[in-house]
Amino acid sequence: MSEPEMFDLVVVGAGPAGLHAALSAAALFGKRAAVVERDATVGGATTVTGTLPSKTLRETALALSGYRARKLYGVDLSLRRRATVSELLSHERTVKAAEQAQFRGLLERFGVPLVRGAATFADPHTVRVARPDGGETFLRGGAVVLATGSVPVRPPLFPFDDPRVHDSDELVDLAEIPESLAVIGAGVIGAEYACMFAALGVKTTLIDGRSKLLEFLDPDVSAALANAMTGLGVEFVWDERVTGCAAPPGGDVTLTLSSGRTLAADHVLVCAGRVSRADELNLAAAGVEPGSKGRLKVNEHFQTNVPHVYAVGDVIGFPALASTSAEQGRAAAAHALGATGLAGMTPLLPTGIYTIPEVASAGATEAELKLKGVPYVVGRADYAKNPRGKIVGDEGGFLKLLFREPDLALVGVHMIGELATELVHTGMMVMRAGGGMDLILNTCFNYPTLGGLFKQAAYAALLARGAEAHR
Ligand SMILES: Cc1cc2nc3c(=O)[nH]c(=O)nc-3n(C[C@H](O)[C@H](O)[C@H](O)COP(=O)(O)OP(=O)(O)OC[C@H]3O[C@@H](n4cnc5c(N)ncnc54)[C@H](O)[C@@H]3O)c2cc1C
Ligand SMILES: NC(=O)c1ccc[n+]([C@@H]2O[C@H](COP(=O)([O-])OP(=O)(O)OC[C@H]3O[C@@H](n4cnc5c(N)ncnc54)[C@H](O)[C@@H]3O)[C@@H](O)[C@H]2O)c1
Repeated sequence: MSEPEMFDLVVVGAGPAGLHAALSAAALFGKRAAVVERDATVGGATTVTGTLPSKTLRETALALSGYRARKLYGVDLSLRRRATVSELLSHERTVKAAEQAQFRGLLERFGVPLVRGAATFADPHTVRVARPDGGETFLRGGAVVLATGSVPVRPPLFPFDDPRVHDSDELVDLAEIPESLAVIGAGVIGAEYACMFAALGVKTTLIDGRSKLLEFLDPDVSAALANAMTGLGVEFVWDERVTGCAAPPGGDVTLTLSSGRTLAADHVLVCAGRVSRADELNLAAAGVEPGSKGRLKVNEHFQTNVPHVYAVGDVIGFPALASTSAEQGRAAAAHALGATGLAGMTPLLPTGIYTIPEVASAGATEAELKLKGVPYVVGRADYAKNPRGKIVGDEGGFLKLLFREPDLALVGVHMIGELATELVHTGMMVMRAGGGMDLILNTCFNYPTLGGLFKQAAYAALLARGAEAHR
């Protein structure tokens, strides 16, 4: 082994978890950190294949399809032509490149070397990097953060070498916009992509072995989303698992479902979950024990069973989001480097799903409150009764606030509609501040805004329990 270079923190993986760990170490805590990245690009699933590409494609699809204008004027103002794949992908490529350049710039500015190659443990403090040129680099860290993320599950029944059969990572290299698409898996990724293709006018079928859309959502929100997606043209096939997939040259791709039914489509997109590849890290050399399904088990400080080896982001599993991965990276770096003031994680994590329309939530659901026996009152505000909602033409969106009885603290926010993933933060900050009904009612919101939905929902809750009782 050549003489290793010494760092306070060695980070493996340059996705949001790893980048935030390394940049926090260098920029916030003034320590020496290095990041190892296997790919030629930085940003991981968030920037390269997942979050940003899918959200940018969604925005482009909405623009190209004239979706918002169509709803606004009640007449079809869509461009009345099929979008080309280069139109669809060009904005995505620009956004992606700009985000990557920004991260590379930050690494440079804060003196964090980006070491290209696949990392494995050589010993508990040393990471061996197999460089693309065939050479090796050794990095020794006082602490090591594993942020190696996840990759799509590729069930063997799908012939992924056929150019018409995609996983969600490959979708960003799409060569044509298909006439019809079968999406397997109605999880978050499948639901988001199904909406996007349906908005582009692609005949879209969404198939899942389960019987309901995104069951973790508030049931009213889930039902409203299923309704809106059906209106957009998504055909749902529930309670059916795909058991076979044939992709003959020159013919349609044909799926066989568990009932025996067959279904043909031009292209197939498999969104059957994501899996960690931590088993490739030679964990035994560091004494790190893998958890179930290849994920790494950590404590509340993101330490594995080896205290100076941390793991963050998708590699530790739920909630496996870009947002939470970045927070975990910062918290782990802070703990590893003794900056305990920034080593905590907020207990309140928002959810934002970029279906069409968007859905978002933070805090407790009604089911959770019922299970815990917490009394609550619901306030609901509809976009259709909000002046800005009318202006933007969102007829189906709504916000539901859950206030705990009797103190009327806000304990849950659930919404569907235009900008829901942004608006949810208002409720989340009220909850973070320990506020509730009074804080919302005593706040002046711009008019006309969708933010005003919070006031409308608070009034609705107040009316629901009787104004007398509150005063
Ligand atoms: C289609 C899609 C849409 C999504 N949309 C959202 C969304 O809207 N909002 C949201 O919050 N989240 C979203 N996510 C989830 C989000 O992308 C992930 O939770 C997030 O990227 C995880 O970050 P990470 O840093 O843990 O891992 P990753 O982003 O997976 O990055 C891990 C990095 O580690 C590198 N690596 C792996 N092994 C090694 C090794 N041995 N040596 C060196 N480098 C290695 C990989 O090349 C990769 O660059 C989406 C995901 C997908 C797939
Ligand atoms: N906006 C967001 O926050 C966002 C967006 C996209 C992805 N993500 C993250 O990405 C991760 C992965 O998402 P995902 O949607 O791929 O996984 P998932 O596990 O949520 O959903 C996979 C679905 O595929 C179905 N399925 C699997 N095999 C099947 C088969 N043969 N036939 C029929 N149905 C089948 C399963 O029943 C399941 O519902 C999640 O952890 C999520 O947090 C988040």
